[in-house]
Amino acid sequence: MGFKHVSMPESGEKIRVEDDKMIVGDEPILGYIEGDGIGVDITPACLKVWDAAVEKAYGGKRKVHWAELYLGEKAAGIYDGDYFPDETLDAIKDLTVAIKGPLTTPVGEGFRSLNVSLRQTLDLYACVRPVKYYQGVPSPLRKPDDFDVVIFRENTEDVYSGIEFESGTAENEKLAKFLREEMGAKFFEGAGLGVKPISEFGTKRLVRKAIEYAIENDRESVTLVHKGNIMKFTEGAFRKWGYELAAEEFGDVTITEDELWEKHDGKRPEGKIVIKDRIADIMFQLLQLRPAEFDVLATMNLNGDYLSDAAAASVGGIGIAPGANMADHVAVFEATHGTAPKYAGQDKVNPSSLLFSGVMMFDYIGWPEVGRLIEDAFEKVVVGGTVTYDFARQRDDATEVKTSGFADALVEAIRKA
Ligand SMILES: NC(=O)C1=CN([C@@H]2O[C@H](COP(=O)(O)OP(=O)(O)OC[C@H]3O[C@@H](n4cnc5c(N)ncnc54)[C@H](OP(=O)(O)O)[C@@H]3O)[C@@H](O)[C@H]2O)C=CC1
Ligand SMILES: O=C(O)CCC(=O)C(=O)O
Ligand SMILES: [Mg+2]
Repeated sequence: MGFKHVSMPESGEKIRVEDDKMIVGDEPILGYIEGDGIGVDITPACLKVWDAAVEKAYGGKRKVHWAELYLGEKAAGIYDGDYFPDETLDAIKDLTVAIKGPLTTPVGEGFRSLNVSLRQTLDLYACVRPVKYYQGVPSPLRKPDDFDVVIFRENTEDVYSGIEFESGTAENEKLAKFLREEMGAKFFEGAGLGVKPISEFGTKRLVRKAIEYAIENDRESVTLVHKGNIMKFTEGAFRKWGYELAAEEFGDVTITEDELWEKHDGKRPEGKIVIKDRIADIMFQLLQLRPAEFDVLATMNLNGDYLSDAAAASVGGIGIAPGANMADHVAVFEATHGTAPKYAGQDKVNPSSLLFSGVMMFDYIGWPEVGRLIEDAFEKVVVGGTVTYDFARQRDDATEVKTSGFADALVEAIRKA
């Protein structure tokens, strides 16, 4: 494949997919996108740590060859104002695995989210965001160890998908007239209008991925999170289709919460995954007060966006919570947080959200030793009191270091491991 600005490393081999299986050599080429804002700080820091962990884990037998790809402001500088170049998308499809820093989206005007466009264009339909506690991390919870959930957020539908019509435009007026005159809808004059598509197809493939994850990772429950009491035919339908999918495709390994109480006195039968649901607003309270009751969560795009930041806050904040956007054979790993523009270029913020997204990526390609080394080093360094500003302001006993200083401390801990 000929690229204009992407330079593929001269050595290394692309990850291939054959018969539904991923084939990863000892020297794979992985794509990375630096990202806007604090991307310049966290991405180089993480590359250093990932390389050190690979070197330590495999003593030179395995190595990553990184290919820099461009999206966002850096892409616009290189591709003549194009923030979303086709060849970046082609390269991600070709490599099948990439990791990205955050990308800027203007509020209330300007272009639509590049993150959402990326997810939709590559049909990365599941946003997977694990949230768990690491020793030494400041948490507002009394028992932060209880927190270990994985949020599966539908990534292509919902009000998030950008079907909206600005007040005062001809399209808005046309739709408003149709809704009022033909559908009997009532709303204030001049209201901005958005559409919330939630499909059976989109719901079922997301819930399928969540249940498959629960099976593979020995998890006890999958909770469908929705506001179906109010939005009956979108969020309510998500709940209905979620239960349907569980019964149709995983009836032998799942049990509903109702069945659990009716037939098993609330005691989970060995090997069964409990499928339950909670209304979205109470879920925010439950995750703070009784996190031990939850395991895998499956929800729609907007709920998942809100819930993943709130969950992250319970175990150290979005500076630490990782994520992945996944299709069946393409995955783009990314930090949960945004570009934090006020800190951009200051070498200040916590690189751990992107770092742990990399841990997810190494697990995904079947190199789990890398992730375990990074997690151990992280706990050692943080428990030892070397932290970035976000943890330092919550811990009197810690010393604040820069992003690069934190990465150096991790590299040292990895080399000594
Ligand atoms: N996936 C993506 O690419 C995402 C992109 N965005 C985009 O990012 C831009 C800014 O969005 P905004 O809502 O301000 O959200 P951000 O996540 O960029 O920042 C909000 C606050 O979170 C804290 N924070 C963020 N990252 C870190 C980090 N690495 N370490 C420590 N603390 C951190 C900071 O808190 P404090 O001020 O308390 O120090 C920061 O001010 C927008 O354009 C938005 O669209 C947003 C989310 C995801
Ligand atoms: O695309 C954006 O700018 C924001 C996306 C976001 O908040 C997220 O994916 O968590
Ligand atoms: Mg978000």
